[in-house]
Amino acid sequence: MRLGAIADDVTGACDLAGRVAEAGLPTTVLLPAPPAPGHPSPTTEHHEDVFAGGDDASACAVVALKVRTAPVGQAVDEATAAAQLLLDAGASLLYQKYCSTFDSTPAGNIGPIADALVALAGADGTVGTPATPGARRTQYEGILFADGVPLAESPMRDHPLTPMRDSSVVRLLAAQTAAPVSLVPWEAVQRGAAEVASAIGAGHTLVDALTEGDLDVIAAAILSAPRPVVAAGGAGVGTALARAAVAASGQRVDISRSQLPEVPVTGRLLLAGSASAATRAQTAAFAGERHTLDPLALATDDRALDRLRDALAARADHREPVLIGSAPEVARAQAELGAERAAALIEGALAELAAFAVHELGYSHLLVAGGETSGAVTARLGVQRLLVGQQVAPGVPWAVARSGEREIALLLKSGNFGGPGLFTDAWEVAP
Ligand SMILES: Nc1ncnc2c1ncn2[C@@H]1O[C@H](COP(=O)(O)OP(=O)(O)OP(=O)(O)O)[C@@H](O)[C@H]1O
Ligand SMILES: O=C(O)[C@@H](O)C(=O)CO
Repeated sequence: MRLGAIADDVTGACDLAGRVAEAGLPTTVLLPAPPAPGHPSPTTEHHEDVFAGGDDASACAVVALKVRTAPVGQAVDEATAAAQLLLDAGASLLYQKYCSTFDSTPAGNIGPIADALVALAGADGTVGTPATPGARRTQYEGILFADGVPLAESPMRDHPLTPMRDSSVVRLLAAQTAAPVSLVPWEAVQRGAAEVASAIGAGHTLVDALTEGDLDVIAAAILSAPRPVVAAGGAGVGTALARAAVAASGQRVDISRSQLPEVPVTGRLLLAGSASAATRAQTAAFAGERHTLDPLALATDDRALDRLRDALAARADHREPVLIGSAPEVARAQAELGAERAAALIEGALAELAAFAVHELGYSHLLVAGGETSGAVTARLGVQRLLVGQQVAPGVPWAVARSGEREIALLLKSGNFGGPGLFTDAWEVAP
């Protein structure tokens, strides 16, 4: 199987790639250049060798986009270009990777991207689920649970960009597409892959899942579906598809032996633009030097960013991790600046600080929290490909990347992933 995944943000891409690689399938993450003025589609020509592992081997390639909250037209264009790249490279199954908390707005972009991929692949519809039990996301009767509580009662209720106020993924998706949306309930999953495959209709099928075993049933149903489908979901279904591919080929690549190139430590920087509960806990538990990025200060004080650059440059030991995090108070900045401008100011400043640290101060290791934030940072650093290594926590792998002439280690962490000690412990297993 050649699994060609399109992820709507870069931490989602790393989440999927880290788990799929750990399941034993060779995996690459590609980051197309962001759209340039007059050229709305991402440039992808520079990506040769899209699938790792040789021409006949089973493999996975994940294209990391930054389209979760982009205008619908742009999101569809970029996802279509990415899917075309994957199909041209020989993908046998397309995978739409969205967030395990179904992050989106009523306009999209999960539904519009799903419709576009189905049309491009000549498929009947999408089949999948956001459920990712390894991240404590489950789906029952079409209701998505995060850490055991319905989505709309979880901290995702107050996400700065995609507040999730409904827990029914069936309703959420139906609001974003004209195609039919149907549910395969958990009881049908218990009866096995043939039952699930026979329940797949035209349009988008969401399947309940509580366990990895349920995901294996869904993967088997996708692979035996009577008509071509696009697979879709959080990282859970993708990982189950990887397990199925490895079992079928008998070829398991051991990620612990596929060493990443070693990156000598010359500086360690944590950039946290995520306001998610896990990132807040990690920030609270971090005992080292820290600085706060206040969007209101960035909007009104030209020197605010320079002061942070100066503080970084003045550090006595760059190898001691330093944290620059967005202010915890979201509502005030959004009321005064608007959500989009506040986010753009923070993302822009963190991206500038990443470039300053890497290219002016020679920093080697960056840990970035948050998908939007990571997308802004990798775009500013001109990162085009990630070599994915071992996971620090489920869905959180270290990676090695090239930025200009520099080889750097990057850990791009989904906002809600990792335990409280991650900002301190992650360095111990860094490449
Ligand atoms: N204090 C704040 N005020 C306004 N916006 C903020 C504030 N802190 C963070 N943000 C914005 O909120 C957004 C958080 O999204 P991001 O994707 O980076 O994190 P996340 O949603 O927690 O992570 P993930 O998408 O990986 O789950 C960013 O655009 C960031 O700039
Ligand atoms: O699925 C998830 O929760 C993550 O991979 C993600 O998409 C974070 O942005």
